[in-house]
Amino acid sequence: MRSVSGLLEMDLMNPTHSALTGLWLPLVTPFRDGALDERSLYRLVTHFAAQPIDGLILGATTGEGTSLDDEEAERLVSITSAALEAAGKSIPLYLGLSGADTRKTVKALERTASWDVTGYLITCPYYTRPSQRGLFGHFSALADSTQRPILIYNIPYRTGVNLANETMLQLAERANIVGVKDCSADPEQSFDLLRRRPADFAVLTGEDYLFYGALTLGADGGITASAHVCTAQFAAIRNKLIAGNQAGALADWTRLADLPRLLFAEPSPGPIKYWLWRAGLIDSPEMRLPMVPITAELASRIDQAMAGGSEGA
Ligand SMILES: O=C(O)C1=N[C@H](C(=O)O)C[C@H](O)C1
Repeated sequence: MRSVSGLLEMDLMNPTHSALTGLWLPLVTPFRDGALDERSLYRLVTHFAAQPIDGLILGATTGEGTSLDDEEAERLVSITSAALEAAGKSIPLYLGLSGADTRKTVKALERTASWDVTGYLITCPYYTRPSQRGLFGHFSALADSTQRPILIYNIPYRTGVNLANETMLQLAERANIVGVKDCSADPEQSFDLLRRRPADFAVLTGEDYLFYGALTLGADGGITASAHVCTAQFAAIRNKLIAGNQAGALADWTRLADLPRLLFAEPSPGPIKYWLWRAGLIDSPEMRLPMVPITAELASRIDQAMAGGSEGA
């Protein structure tokens, strides 16, 4: 059982929340014939447990969290947790939550309090477009409602609202707001945050095509859907940078940089699910409406890349 007080554990181990570094995978959720595909899920987690990942996130954007009902999300967590344990892989497991309303998001935290997760990745409220004061109030209320660590998920192009660095830094003062998945897609905003953040506040980039650039500017790692493919190569780039081998890291990134464009050429996670399906890791590339299968044209580009052709993989 993952401790409900993952935060406490982290504090005891290391006051700089060192668990929030490295390559984190926002896992796809396999579906088959309209249902959660538990067999594929177990196989997938077992596969990635053998890869150099430092954390796993369920039910985020890539995991189609908004398409899952509560029972499915709970099964998703328990199967993943069991597969990780069976594989002997001890890494943090975060659950993605999103909502437009603070009260309902607090209820989601209460409902999931006994689930076997380490912490939460929580988006800014979408659709309602609150002010910075409202965003501060939202995340403060969430932080008050759980002892678990919260990673803020700032993704303005999906939620319609940008959490400004001033607000982020105020929220960073809360003990269990431990970092951000930065999808601001604004290198200037990201760099400003990286320069001003406290040492115990993690910044993980969520922009796959900025992975290398964010690391060179000081990001602690990435939450990177593209790392479903070429996982070891993504991890190696960070390891090389840490070891001071910048030329090696850049050479690796030069080879890999086209992959995120291919995997995001149509709405995610369609292309990634297609790749995983063709690789035999999941039994179906199925998604739930409003997500639809990728086009035949993109499928053929992915087939080519998998065969060792163009586009970086
Ligand atoms: O699922 C996620 O979390 C991710 N979301 C980003 C997105 O919204 O597209 C991309 C990132 O790779 C992972």
